Amino acid sequence: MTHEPLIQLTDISAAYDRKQVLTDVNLTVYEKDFLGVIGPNGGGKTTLMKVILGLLKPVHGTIRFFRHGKEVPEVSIGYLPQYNHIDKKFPISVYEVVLSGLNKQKSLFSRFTAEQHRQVERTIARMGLEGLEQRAIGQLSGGQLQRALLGRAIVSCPQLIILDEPNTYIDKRFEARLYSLLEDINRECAIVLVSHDIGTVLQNVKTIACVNGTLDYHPDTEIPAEWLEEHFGCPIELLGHGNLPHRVLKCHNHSGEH
Ligand SMILES: Nc1ncnc2c1ncn2[C@@H]1O[C@H](COP(=O)(O)OP(=O)(O)OP(=O)(O)O)[C@@H](O)[C@H]1O
Repeated sequence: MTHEPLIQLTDISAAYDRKQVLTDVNLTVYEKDFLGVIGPNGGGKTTLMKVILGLLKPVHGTIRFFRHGKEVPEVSIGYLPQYNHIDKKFPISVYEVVLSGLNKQKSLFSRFTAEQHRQVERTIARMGLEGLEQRAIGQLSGGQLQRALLGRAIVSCPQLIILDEPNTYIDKRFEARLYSLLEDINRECAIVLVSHDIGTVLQNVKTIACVNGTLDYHPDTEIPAEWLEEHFGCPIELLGHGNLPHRVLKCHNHSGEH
């Protein structure tokens, strides 16, 4: 990670109709950052991602983008949406899903180049989806669909990749591969990973943000349990589990939880 900012959010507040979801959020994502975003259900993690992606206009505050220290109008972002936000009946194949990640790189009426098709093939292989290229997304397992969507997010080598709960359906075998893949990708670009799985997040990321209406930032992953409990708003039990340290939440009684 460098100390050059990539995205800077200042005093961001966001709402749906009149329901305020985020208040006075300040956050800097750095070039080659690997930011883990954790927090209770309904805390506003996905809303924060929508603000960064420009899908939801904040009611207050500014968002600025940078490239090598200079302010720019936007940065390229690859996005893996939450699984339950996907229309699985949409008639599109694995190949087309991954290829659609390159749409922004071609003009409206031009064709994809041979090199772009090779890029799609390489990405499909990287995702372990060889042989499934022509399969419709409705006929994939949950984990295979998530890998296809991850392929779509990374195929264009964007400056930032936002992954919203990428491992909900991914099996344990691919999960280890997923994190080594992300480590690899992180050499070239910044990653924001939204996850409920605090243990996995803490093992893999460089910086942490806890979102619960407001945002608390931790510049590293040496996080005391007390900090997690205070910002999560509930007690967190730390357990050892084989070689993997696991964090198990003892209770989820957040006021205002949905
Ligand atoms: N399109 C919407 N219209 C109205 N309210 C919404 C909308 N999307 C989200 N909300 C509400 O905003 C709050 C924050 O939701 P958000 O999805 O950002 O939380 P989250 O932290 O990502 O939750 P989860 O961990 O369950 O995915 C919730 O109370 C949710 O019900």
